[in-house]
Amino acid sequence: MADHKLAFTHETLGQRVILDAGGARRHLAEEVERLGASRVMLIAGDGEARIADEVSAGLPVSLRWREVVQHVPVEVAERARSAAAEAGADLLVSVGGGSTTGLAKAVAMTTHLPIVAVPTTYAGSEATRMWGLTENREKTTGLDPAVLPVTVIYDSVLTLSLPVALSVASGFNGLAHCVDSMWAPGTDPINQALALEGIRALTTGLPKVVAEPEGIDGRDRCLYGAYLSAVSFASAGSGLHHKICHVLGGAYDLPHAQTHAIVLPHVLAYNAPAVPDAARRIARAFGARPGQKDDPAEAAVTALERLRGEVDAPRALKDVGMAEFDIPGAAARVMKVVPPSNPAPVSRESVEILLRAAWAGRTPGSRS
Ligand SMILES: NC(=O)c1ccc[n+]([C@@H]2O[C@H](COP(=O)([O-])OP(=O)(O)OC[C@H]3O[C@@H](n4cnc5c(N)ncnc54)[C@H](O)[C@@H]3O)[C@@H](O)[C@H]2O)c1
Ligand SMILES: O=C(O)CCC(=O)CC(=O)O
Repeated sequence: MADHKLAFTHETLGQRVILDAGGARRHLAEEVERLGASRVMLIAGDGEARIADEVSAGLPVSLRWREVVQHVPVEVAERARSAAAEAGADLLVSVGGGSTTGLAKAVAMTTHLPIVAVPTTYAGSEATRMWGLTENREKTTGLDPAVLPVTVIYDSVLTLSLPVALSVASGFNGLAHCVDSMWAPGTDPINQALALEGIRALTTGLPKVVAEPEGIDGRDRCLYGAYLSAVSFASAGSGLHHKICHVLGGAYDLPHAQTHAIVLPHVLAYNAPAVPDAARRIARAFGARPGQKDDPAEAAVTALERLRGEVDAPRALKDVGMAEFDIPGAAARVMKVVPPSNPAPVSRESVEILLRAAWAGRTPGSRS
C-alpha cells in the first residue's frame, strides 16, 4: 500500500454468490423457488444451449431466448425486451458467457426483472452493475443497480466444455479487470486487495486449466478469480485498458476476451512506471519476487509475459481481425474516452504507438 494516509469511501454491491462444482442445477432450482418465480425467461446462446438445458431441467421456463450477440447490439436487446414483456416473464436466468449475461442485463435495465446468472466463462459481468450496448459501431457502457444479478451460481463443471484457448483468453479478461483496477478512477485499498487476490487465483488456475482442461481445481480457481476480478472492476471502474478494449470491441467488432488478453501487457507496460508501488504488488501477485533494486514496472511486465507464454495467450490484434489502417482511427476514438485520472499522461501518439505494438504482437513497451 502507498505510504500515505489510509482513507477511502468504498461501496460494496450486494448479491448472493454460490460456488459449488456440480451443484448448479440444485442451486438454480432453489433460487427460483426462493425468489417465488413462476415464469422464467431462460437466456442462453446456441453455444451454451446444452449446458442451459441441463441446469434448467424442471424449472418453470415460459420463454427460451437464444439470440445472443457479443457486445449486445441494441436491436437484439429490443427484441429480447419485447419478448420478455409478451411472455410475462418474472425472472431472468442467464446461462452462458459475458454476452449472455450482457443480454440479460439489457432486458433487466428496462423491465427491472431480477437476474439469476450462471456464468460459463471468466468474463465476470455477473458481478457488476455495468451494462454495455452497441449501436452504430459505438459501444456505450453505463451503471445501473437494476442490472446486477441478485444471485450468481458458479459451477466449474459447466466450464469444462469451454475450449482451452477461450478459457485462457477469458481468464485474461479477468486479469485485465484486476490490473486495471489498480489505477482505475475508483481505485481504493479494498478493490486493490480483491484485484491482487484475483490475479493470484487466475495465475495459479489458468496453467492448471491448460495442463488439465477437465480438472476441477484449475476451473474452480479461475471462477473464484473471475469473481474477485469482477468485484474489483465493479468498484474501481474502467481504466485506460478497458476504455481501449471497448473502442476496439465496439467499433471493430473484435473478440472481447482475446482483445483484452492482447492489449493488457501493453497497458501494463505503459502505466506501471508511473505507479511503482502498484507495479510491485502486481508483480508479486503474478508470482514474481522482485528485489529492492529491481525495477517494479519491469518485474510486473516480465511476470505477466511469463504467464502469457506459459498458457499461450493470444498476442496480436492483427490475428483477431483488426486491420492496420484502423489504428489511427482507433487511437482517435480512445482519446475521447481516456480516464483523466490515468497515472501516465496519454496522447494520441502514445495510444497509436501502444496499438501498433499490440497489433503487431511486439514486446510490450517496445516501439519497434
Ligand atoms: N458488464 C460487464 O461487467 C462485463 C464484464 C466482462 C465482459 N462483458 C461483456 O461480455 C462479453 C464477452 O463475454 P465472453 O468473453 O464471456 O464471451 P461470450 O459470452 O461471447 O462467449 C464466447 C463463446 O463461448 C461460448 N461459450 C460460453 N461458455 C461456454 C462453455 N462453458 N462451453 C463452451 N462454449 C462456451 C459462447 O457460446 C460463445 O460462442 C462482451 O460483450 C463484454 O463486453 C461485460
Ligand atoms: O458490458 C459491457 O459490454 C461493458 C463492460 C465490459 O465489457 C467489461 C470488459 O471490458 O470486460
